[in-house]
Amino acid sequence: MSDISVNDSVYEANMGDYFALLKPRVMSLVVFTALVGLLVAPVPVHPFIGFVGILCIAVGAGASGALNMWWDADIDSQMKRTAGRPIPSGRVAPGEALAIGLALSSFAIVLLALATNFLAAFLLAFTVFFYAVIYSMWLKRSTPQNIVIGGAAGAFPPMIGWAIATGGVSIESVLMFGLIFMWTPPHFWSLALFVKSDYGNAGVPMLTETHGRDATRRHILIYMLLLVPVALGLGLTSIGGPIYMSVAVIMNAWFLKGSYDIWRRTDADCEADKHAVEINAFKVSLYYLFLHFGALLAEAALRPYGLGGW
Ligand code: HEM
Ligand SMILES: CC(C)=CCC/C(C)=C/CC/C(C)=C/COP(=O)(O)OP(=O)(O)O
Repeated sequence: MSDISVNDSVYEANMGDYFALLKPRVMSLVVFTALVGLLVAPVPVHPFIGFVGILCIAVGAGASGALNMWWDADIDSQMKRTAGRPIPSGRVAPGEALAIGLALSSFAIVLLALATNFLAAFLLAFTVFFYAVIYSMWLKRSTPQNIVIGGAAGAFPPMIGWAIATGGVSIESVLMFGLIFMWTPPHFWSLALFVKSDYGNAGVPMLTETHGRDATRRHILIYMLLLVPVALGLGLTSIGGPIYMSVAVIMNAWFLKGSYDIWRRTDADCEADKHAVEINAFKVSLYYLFLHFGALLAEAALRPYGLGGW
C-alpha cells in the first residue's frame, strides 16, 4: 500500500464508520444474489442453516470490502466519491480495517465450513481472496481489464448460495455466475463515463483513461451483447420459467437500449445533457440485476403451486 494522507491525530470512529468499511450498499445486492442462489436450488435447506450460510456470505463480503478499503486508502483519498470513506477521512486506522477484514473473513469462512460444506467455504474463501488480492492488489492498478477479470469476484455469491444447498456446482449456478460476470462491465463502465476525472486523478488505469471514452462506449455495447444470451440462456434451465423470461426480455431490451444510446454518443452530447444517458444506464444496470434474480426467486416461490418454472 502506498502513502495515504490521513489525520495523524486521534481516530474518532463510530459504529457507522465500521459499518461503512463493509461497503453495505453494494454488498446488499451481492447478498441478495447469494440468497437467491440458495433458495432456487433444488435441495431444500433447513432455514437455520440457510440463515447462517447467508450471514457468512454477508460477513465475508463485508470483510472483503474492509480489506479493499485498507489496500485502496491511497486511491480513495484522491477521489471525490471516496475521500469521505472511514480511512481516508482519518476516522478509522488502516491497521484496524485490516484486522477487521482478516478477522471477519476468517470467521465467516470457518463458520461456513462447519455449518454447511467444504465447497461452499472454499468458494467463499476464494471470492474474498479474488476481490482483496487479485482485483484490489493486482488488477485494479495494473490493467484496464481490471473490472472484467475482477468482476468474477462479484459473480461467485449465487454459486456459493447454490453450493450451500447442493454441495455442488451446476449449469444453473455457472449461468448465474455468467450473468453477473457479463453484467459487471456495462454496470461499471457506464459509471466510469460520468466519474471519469476521479479515476484519472487517482491514477487508476480505467478503460476511460487508457483507451478513451469512445472505446469504453464500444466495450459497453459489446459486453451487453454478450450478456443477452447468458441472461436468456439462464431462463431455459431448470430454474427459469415464463416469469423470468418475461423479465429478462424486458430488462435486456431496456439495458440494451441504454448501451446502444451510450455507444452512439459523443463527448459533446455528454456535456450537453450532463451525462443523463450514462447515469440512466447505470441505474438500469442495478434494476437489471435485482429483477433477474428477483424473477428467479418468484419462479421458485410459485413452483409449489404449479405456477413457476417451465
Ligand atoms: C469489479 C466489479 C465492480 C465494480 C468495479 C463496481 C463499481 C461500483 C462503483 C464504483 C459504484 C459506485 C457507488 C459506490 O461506490 O457505492 C457501484 C455501485 C453499485 N454497485 Fe457495483 N461494481 C462492481 C460489481 C458489482 C457487483 C458484483 C454488484 C452486485 C451484485 C454491484 C452492486 C452495486 C450496487 C448495488 C451499487 C449502488 C450502490 C449505491 O446505492 O450507492 N456492483 N459499483
Ligand atoms: C462473498 C464476497 C466476498 C463477495 C464480494 C463481492 C464483490 C467482490 C463485489 C465487488 C463489488 C465492488 C464494490 C466493486 C468495487 O470496485 P472497487 O472496490 O474498485 O470500487 P471503489 O472505487 O468504490 O472502491
